[in-house]
Amino acid sequence: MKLDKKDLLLYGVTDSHYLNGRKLCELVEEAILGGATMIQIREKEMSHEEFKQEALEVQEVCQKYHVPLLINDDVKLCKEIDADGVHIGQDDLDLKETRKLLGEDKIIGVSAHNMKEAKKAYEDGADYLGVGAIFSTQTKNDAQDVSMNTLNEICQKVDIPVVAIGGINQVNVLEFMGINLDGVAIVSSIFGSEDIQKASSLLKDKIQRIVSNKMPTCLTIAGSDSSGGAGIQADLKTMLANRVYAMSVIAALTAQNTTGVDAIYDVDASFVASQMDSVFTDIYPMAVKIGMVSQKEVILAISEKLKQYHARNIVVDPVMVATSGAKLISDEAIDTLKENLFPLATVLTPNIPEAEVLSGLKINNEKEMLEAAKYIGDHYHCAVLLKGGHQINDANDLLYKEEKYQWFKGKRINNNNTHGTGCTLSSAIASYLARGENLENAVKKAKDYISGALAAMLDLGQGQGPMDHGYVLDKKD
Ligand SMILES: Cc1ncc(COP(=O)(O)OP(=O)(O)O)c(N)n1
Ligand SMILES: Cc1ncsc1CCOP(=O)(O)O
Ligand SMILES: [Mg+2]
Repeated sequence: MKLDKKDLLLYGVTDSHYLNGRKLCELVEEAILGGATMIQIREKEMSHEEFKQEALEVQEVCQKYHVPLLINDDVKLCKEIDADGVHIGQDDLDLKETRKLLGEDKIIGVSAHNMKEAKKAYEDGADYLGVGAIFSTQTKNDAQDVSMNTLNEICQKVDIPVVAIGGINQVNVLEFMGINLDGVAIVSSIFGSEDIQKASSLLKDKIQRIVSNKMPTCLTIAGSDSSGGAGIQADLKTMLANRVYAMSVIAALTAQNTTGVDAIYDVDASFVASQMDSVFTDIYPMAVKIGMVSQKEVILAISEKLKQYHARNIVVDPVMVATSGAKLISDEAIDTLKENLFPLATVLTPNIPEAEVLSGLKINNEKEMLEAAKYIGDHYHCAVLLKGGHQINDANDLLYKEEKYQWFKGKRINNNNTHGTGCTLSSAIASYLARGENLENAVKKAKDYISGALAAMLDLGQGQGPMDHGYVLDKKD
């Protein structure tokens, strides 16, 4: 039997510790009835004879439902009972030897923990890769940790199907949103569940949506701007214009318009946390933009939830200082941002006054921009996009990432209606990160987008007006 990659979608791996008086083949039947698309019999503590007996019983069930059965480790047993294939690890029989013994018709899956192992397995003729442990697991004592980034890179660069394995459950399975994998291999969240059929069915539904989803997803955590030019409203418009699915967690409400902020209504930290739970446990965001958050408790709640859900591609716009130079948030909140939120960021996007506060350095020219960006990036272990302007240059932004600098030259656009430019730039960067662009390309595309929004010369309100976030839609007329 040759592998159909759809069979990898929900790959159930057995463990007879969960038998509880039942037979292994009965548990496997429940998993298949719930939607398991492939089974691996993996029993580390059985004699060869016991393993063979169990494998034959499980094989009968798998054949009844036309679900492929693979044997863990034991290549000879696979041949002996004519199973559909084997799964071997880096310490098991060599892949080329295994292929020689089993021939071209059997499925051979190989474990990989890094790009080197993945490429070698591909070159030596593996049919699929099992990559993990992605999350922590009790099932395999000697499991090696594999990061989501490594999994993502393997999925992008190695041209055979990939399943993730290790600690995958009903909640964290959503974290695979945006990773181009073919399925998940699971032991305990299937066979350790009270209702194996129901657990399998729920997992199958989730992984099916993730594997077939083509729409990037993006979340903004920020304040609402009633006049729609900045904050949550600008972020949602920007994300839509840049073709991602946009979600929002409202961290504060403002009564404001183009002439200023009239009132602020804070949102409880616990309600911010609830909103994040609602989003992350249903539609997992592939990037997160964080805008103005001014309450210590709210910042702490956001940081905790970002860690709990292993959020990735986090763009933090550290809104702390108004263009006039006035501080917008308390020193206590700035300290909480620095300690708790910045270390989680992929990139920070300060303007010149904010970079001065964060670095403690005065910035009067481009050389001092380089020094401040380096100080902030090295201090918080993230990339920094230090936005120009403010009398230093037209709109040349500096990206500092891993000891390297890159300037992004901006076109001077004679438009005083710049309400919400910071929100717009950071949410456009988040959109492109969600679309899978690297940071450099995301910044370039975000700058192009904002230049277009300014150049559209929208002129609304009696103060500093908003930009035309939807200018890209005009191209469709
Ligand atoms: C689908 C899948 N992926 C990885 C493994 C792990 O195999 P291995 O590294 O050989 O470890 P053991 O399972 O033998 O302990 C797997 N079994 N299945
Ligand atoms: C076999 C294996 N290989 C890497 S992690 C793992 C165990 C997976 O089990 P669980 O799904 O219970 O974490
Ligand atoms: Mg093995």
